[in-house]
Amino acid sequence: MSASINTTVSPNALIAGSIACEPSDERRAVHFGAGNIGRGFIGMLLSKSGYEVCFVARNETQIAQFQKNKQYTVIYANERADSEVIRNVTAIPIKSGTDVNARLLTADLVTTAVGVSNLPAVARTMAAGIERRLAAHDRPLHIIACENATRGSTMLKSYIYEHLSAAARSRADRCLSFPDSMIDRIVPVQWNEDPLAIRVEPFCEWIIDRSKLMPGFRPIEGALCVDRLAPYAERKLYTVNTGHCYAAYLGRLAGFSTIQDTLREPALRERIRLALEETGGLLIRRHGFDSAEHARYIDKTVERFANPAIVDDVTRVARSPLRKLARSERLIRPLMLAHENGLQTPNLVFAAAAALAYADKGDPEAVRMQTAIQEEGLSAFVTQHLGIPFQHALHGQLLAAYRELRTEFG
Ligand SMILES: NC(=O)c1ccc[n+]([C@@H]2O[C@H](COP(=O)([O-])OP(=O)(O)OC[C@H]3O[C@@H](n4cnc5c(N)ncnc54)[C@H](O)[C@@H]3O)[C@@H](O)[C@H]2O)c1
Ligand SMILES: O=P(O)(O)OC[C@@H](O)[C@@H](O)[C@H](O)[C@H](O)CO
Repeated sequence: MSASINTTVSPNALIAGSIACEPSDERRAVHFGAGNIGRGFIGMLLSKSGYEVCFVARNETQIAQFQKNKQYTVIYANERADSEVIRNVTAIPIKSGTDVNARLLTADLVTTAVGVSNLPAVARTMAAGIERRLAAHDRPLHIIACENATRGSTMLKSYIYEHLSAAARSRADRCLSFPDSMIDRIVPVQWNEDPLAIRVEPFCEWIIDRSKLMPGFRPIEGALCVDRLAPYAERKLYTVNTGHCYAAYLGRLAGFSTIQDTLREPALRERIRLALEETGGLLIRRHGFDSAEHARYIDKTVERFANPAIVDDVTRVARSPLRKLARSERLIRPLMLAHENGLQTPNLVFAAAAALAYADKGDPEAVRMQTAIQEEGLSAFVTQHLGIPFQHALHGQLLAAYRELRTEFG
């Protein structure tokens, strides 16, 4: 692994390293999920790369608007509020199996941005169309999950395969490919007069596993294809997402309702930075990143969280705490890895403890977590859900940090 990786992917640059294809013919993309990232990032880059983009969506107002206008506006959260019109887009409802099947029959690329927990449901719908497609022809099809999860496309593949016949599975092995990818752009929940308009931070990164690309893949403007995805994926998850959720959980404890207000508090900002220095130590050890470059990556990440042109609710960034506290995720995985490597992580322990303290009646996972902690006790919850046994050094550290937070914030 090179000690240096590209940290700034320009959304306007056609990135070298993608597999070449004929640039003139239009390609068809089907994107599941017309939410914040679907419209604010994936649909936008696909359209700009010469794909006709068909969103498979649930919101009927949005679908009608897409079908009527065939375009929407992306506004950048910068001083000038620059904007771009994204053209050649439409939408169909996910509940219309006939429409979804017809789109999947002719698609060159399928993407998702629906949330990891919705992938099984989306896979069931996709599988019906893919079964028909594979019976009709064997043109190559790339399927890329654009979710906050390591190996999201691989996960989606296994969900889809559960619904395919044996014959279709064997054909799928030959002509479908599921490149894993990592995406990064902060797109808050928002209410705009125009139901399709979307406001996004200017920064973005989309990194795709090149080893899974088949010949003929249309390069995606602004996406970088790499031979080894793991360093990029871990760097993002254990910096951007670890720091982001710590900001949300700390912010909630301190009584703030947005990430930006939380970051305005110097003491809280410093605690977030310290946790990122700890994950940084781990990332540098695991992937050989240049330490000065990684320090700049942390600085930039914290600045992105604080962007005054964005209002990002704590509830969005904190959402689904059970998912975020899973062993493979942004808090517990770096904690465990750091521990195995003999690295001290007092601040990261506080980040996980702050997640355990998160309560929100509007978030079903937060409600389930608080009910379980109340009924079983924190120690049992840490053992069972986080998979950290009583004897493990981190178990006691987490309980102690949780008590300290409770005392500090009441
Ligand atoms: N918003 C961000 O800043 C951001 C950044 C990077 C990654 N992500 C990831 O992108 C994914 C999407 O996040 P988001 O913020 O856009 O969420 P969102 O809630 O704005 O969008 C998700 C969309 O998926 C749709 N959806 C859910 N289940 C569906 C189904 N069964 N069929 C059709 N549509 C369905 C929802 O209706 C919604 O429009 C998540 O995995 C998230 O972690 C988000
Ligand atoms: O989408 P989640 O719930 O996994 O995480 C919430 C935010 O941290 C996340 O959406 C970030 O804004 C995003 O990952 C930035 O690229």
